[in-house]
Amino acid sequence: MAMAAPGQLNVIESPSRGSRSVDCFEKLEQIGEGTYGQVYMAREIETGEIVALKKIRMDNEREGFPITAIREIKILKKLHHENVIKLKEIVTSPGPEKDDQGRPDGNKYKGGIYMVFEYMDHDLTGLADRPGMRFTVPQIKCYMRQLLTGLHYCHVNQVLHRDIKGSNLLIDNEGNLKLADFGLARSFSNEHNANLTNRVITLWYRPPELLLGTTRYGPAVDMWSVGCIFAELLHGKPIFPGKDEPEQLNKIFELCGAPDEVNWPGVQKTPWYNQFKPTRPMKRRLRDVFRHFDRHALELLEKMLTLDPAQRIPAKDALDAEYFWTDPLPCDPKSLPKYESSHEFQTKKKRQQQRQNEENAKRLKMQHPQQHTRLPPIQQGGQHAQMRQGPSHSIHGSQPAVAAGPSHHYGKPRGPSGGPGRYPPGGNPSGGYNHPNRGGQTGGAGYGSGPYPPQGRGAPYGSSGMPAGPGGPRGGGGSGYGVGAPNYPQGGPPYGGSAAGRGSNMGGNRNQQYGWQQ
Ligand SMILES: Nc1ncnc2c1ncn2[C@@H]1O[C@H](COP(=O)(O)OP(=O)(O)OP(=O)(O)O)[C@@H](O)[C@H]1O
Repeated sequence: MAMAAPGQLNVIESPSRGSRSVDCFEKLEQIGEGTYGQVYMAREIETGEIVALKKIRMDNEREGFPITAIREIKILKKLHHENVIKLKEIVTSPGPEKDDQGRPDGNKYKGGIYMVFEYMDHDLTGLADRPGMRFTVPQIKCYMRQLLTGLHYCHVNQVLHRDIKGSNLLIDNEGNLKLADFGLARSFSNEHNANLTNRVITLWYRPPELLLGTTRYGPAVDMWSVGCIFAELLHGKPIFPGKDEPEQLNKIFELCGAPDEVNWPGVQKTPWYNQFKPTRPMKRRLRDVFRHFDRHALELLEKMLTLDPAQRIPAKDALDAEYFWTDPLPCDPKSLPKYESSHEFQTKKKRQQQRQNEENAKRLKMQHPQQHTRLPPIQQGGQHAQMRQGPSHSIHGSQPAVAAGPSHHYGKPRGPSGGPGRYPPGGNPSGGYNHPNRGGQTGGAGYGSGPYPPQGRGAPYGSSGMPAGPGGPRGGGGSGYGVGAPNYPQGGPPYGGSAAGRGSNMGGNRNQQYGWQQ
């Protein structure tokens, strides 16, 4: 059996044939936990090269090799572009998998299969979550241009990504941005408009045509997601944090207006239009809500967040937009600052640990409140003295600074002097960011990944049971575009109902803090 040379892509028909062993790599640390497997930072023993190993989850042996992995491998095999992640090879582990302590890891599959990728230092969500992170305009333009260039390449090669979101945009310390996670991607043909599933794209980034049940679609679905990311970069937090499909549509209509046969010819023929059509008139408010954005940014955003997919701007035209050709110009990726590695998985883990620490401290405080206040001064050393000072100086005070506790995510603006807050001051006429030549961080555009949206995978309609009953959009009950960031004009009452999605445990705090629900 021929074995692929190191670094040579050995993904021919059967990905496990002729592959090297995973033992050629030393796992360094886990950097991702996706729906379909863990991702590790690893070092190739022979060359010392740092790579990312994505383990293909084989939990359900009977279903065979996962279709998402097959798709991802097949598609990445044909895509070669500087803004698309490079799949280097496939490696296998021959025997039963072991966990870090050498115990069987419960995976019934006899061996493991890993995809070896070039290593990227950050994903956009993890990077944005760094304390005090504020992107400058040239930086946002630089990332957006690379995102569009990579996506244009995919579309020209007749590949739809179908899961564009911050954690799938990888960034290295040279400032390069690459599209990753092609597990939901698929080929399409311009000639043959096949029926495709509409159960794709993570909810917050899912376009209205998919939410209305369309199964014939094209590259425009990815462009909607790009618009959501763009607005998020400028605005400082996700703009459509719906908790289920009906609420997602409602949030879209609140901002982009209700669809009708004038602004979206044919919308009434979409499969679920009657269930989800707005029950009251809704005007497009994008220009009003985001009036503080730079004029060219707003112009481009309008074209991306166009309801009718046929009128939505394609990646190629977006690259020609004035926004990218007027001052301040996109910066050279190499000129961007280098940051310590940050992946969504790690920042999430740190946040969880921080929360746990705070809860422990609170619990301890509640268990012994009297005791502490009554302690005579001489006894107030060590832990007890620290506990009296509350969580921030508690026994956990020696914790390393967290990447982003809840207060980092949706933290209030921390003053105009460019503190660690990521929200630009409300009245900033430059749209909340700085001209790069003016230096400093004060004008950095905000970005916050927010809690984690429901995935575009699995059973996406689990929470709502969509399509909803004939009574129209369900859930939420609120009507306002209630995502009030500190510098964000409130459009109505916040949504009622509970926080949902992957990060509901985190969202709760923030929602209470700022009076909106996911
Ligand atoms: N090449 C890479 N270099 C560095 N980090 C990576 C790389 N590939 C993936 N990651 C990290 O692992 C995370 C999960 O990877 P990926 O999205 O490919 O897995 P997935 O199982 O499809 O995840 P999800 O279900 O979230 O879409 C990414 O968000 C990123 O932080």
